[in-house]
Amino acid sequence: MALLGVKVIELAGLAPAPFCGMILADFGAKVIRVDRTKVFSTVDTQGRGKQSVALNLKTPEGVALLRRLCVQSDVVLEPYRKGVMEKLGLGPSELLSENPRLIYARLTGYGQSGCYASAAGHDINYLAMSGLLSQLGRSGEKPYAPLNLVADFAGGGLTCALGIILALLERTKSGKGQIIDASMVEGAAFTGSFLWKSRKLGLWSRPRGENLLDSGAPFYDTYKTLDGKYLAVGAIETEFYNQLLKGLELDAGELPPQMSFSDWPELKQLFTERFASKTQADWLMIFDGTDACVTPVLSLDQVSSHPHNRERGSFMKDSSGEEFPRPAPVLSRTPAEPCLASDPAVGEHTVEVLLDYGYTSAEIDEMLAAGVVQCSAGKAKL
Ligand SMILES: CCCCCCCCCCCC[C@H](C)C(=O)SCCNC(=O)CCNC(=O)[C@H](O)C(C)(C)COP(=O)(O)OP(=O)(O)OC[C@H]1O[C@@H](n2cnc3c(N)ncnc32)[C@H](O)[C@@H]1OP(=O)(O)O
Repeated sequence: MALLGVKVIELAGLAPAPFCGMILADFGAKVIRVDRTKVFSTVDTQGRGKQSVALNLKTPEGVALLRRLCVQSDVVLEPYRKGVMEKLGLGPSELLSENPRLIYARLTGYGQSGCYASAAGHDINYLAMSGLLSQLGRSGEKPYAPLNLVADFAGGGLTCALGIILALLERTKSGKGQIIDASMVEGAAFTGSFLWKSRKLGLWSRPRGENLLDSGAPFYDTYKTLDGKYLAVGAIETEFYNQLLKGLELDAGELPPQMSFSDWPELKQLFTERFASKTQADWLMIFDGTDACVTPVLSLDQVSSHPHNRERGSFMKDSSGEEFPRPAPVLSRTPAEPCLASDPAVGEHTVEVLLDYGYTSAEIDEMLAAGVVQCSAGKAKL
């Protein structure tokens, strides 16, 4: 795997940083999640392939331990509010002076500077601050956040993982680590660069929900079928649009031009009625093998059994039979090999990791007794 040999210390967070850590683990990094003590479960649903050490950072011994882990690691990933790490004596100046090769990734909503830097927030706030939220939603409706996918995951976890990989690559030349200031506002905006760069084409000049790709265009939307299912239609180019019309048994000569914005509501009504006249399966038969860009809207339970996804092996199952998306992209020689075992319990690997990092059994026992570290049930004693 591409990241074999890379050691990552991930301080436990809510959603974006765990995703970042999971990406690194899927591609081969050894990721140690640092959990709190005295908590018995984690909200990290993306612990795949990680080890967990439960450590009390509110003790000097806990802080010293984390410093020691970081000295022997390549990456530290922290998801806290600005200043939290510095208050603990674990800021970049301390950790990088002890390990100049360390990549210190800080994944926050607003970044390490600016007047919002210390404010609490979540995906929807970062999305709003990125400008993107203003563009999302149907005509006449208020802005709508598409789950927490854009800021938390695309602009946050994934972008931070990109930063870490870039810094690892650069380190092979300079021999030096660096600090990554990953702001979800900026990561989301960057993911949306297309919007800024395509404004001059007039793609977004109409109100929200009335443009080409925001559900304004009749040929780029979802439609309900006779059996209450949905289809996604994305027939933008003229030749593909013509195939869509053919499948719908509509005559282009009798319709307004495809790009006539003012006629879009009327065309949409016509498409809506047509799609509602047959079942999803009927339409899929009609459009199968064409370039009309019509696909079923699959549920999470349906995706893995769709023939296309099944043929590619796009979804996998873990040891408990739970499905998950295969890590993307697929690398030809060194693909990801996601761990199929269950996610780590809080403190499951405390002893194992500390032994790995050079602590003696006696030292570990002492820290366990003092509550500096904690093991999950059944592993409390060496
Ligand atoms: C009913 C509930 C069910 C729950 C189900 C959960 C399902 C998952 C849901 C996921 C939802 C995801 C949502 C939509 C998101 O958008 S997640 C993204 C959130 N934002 C970020 O991550 C941006 C960066 N982080 C932050 O801004 C802040 O961490 C936060 C998210 C606003 C939370 O703020 P807050 O709880 O006050 O924490 P922080 O200021 O960061 O300080 C953390 C404190 O914890 C301490 N800490 C940390 N690790 C340890 C440890 N191992 N041992 C002891 N203490 C520890 C730190 O020292 C710090 O303490 P202090 O400085 O406050 O005294």
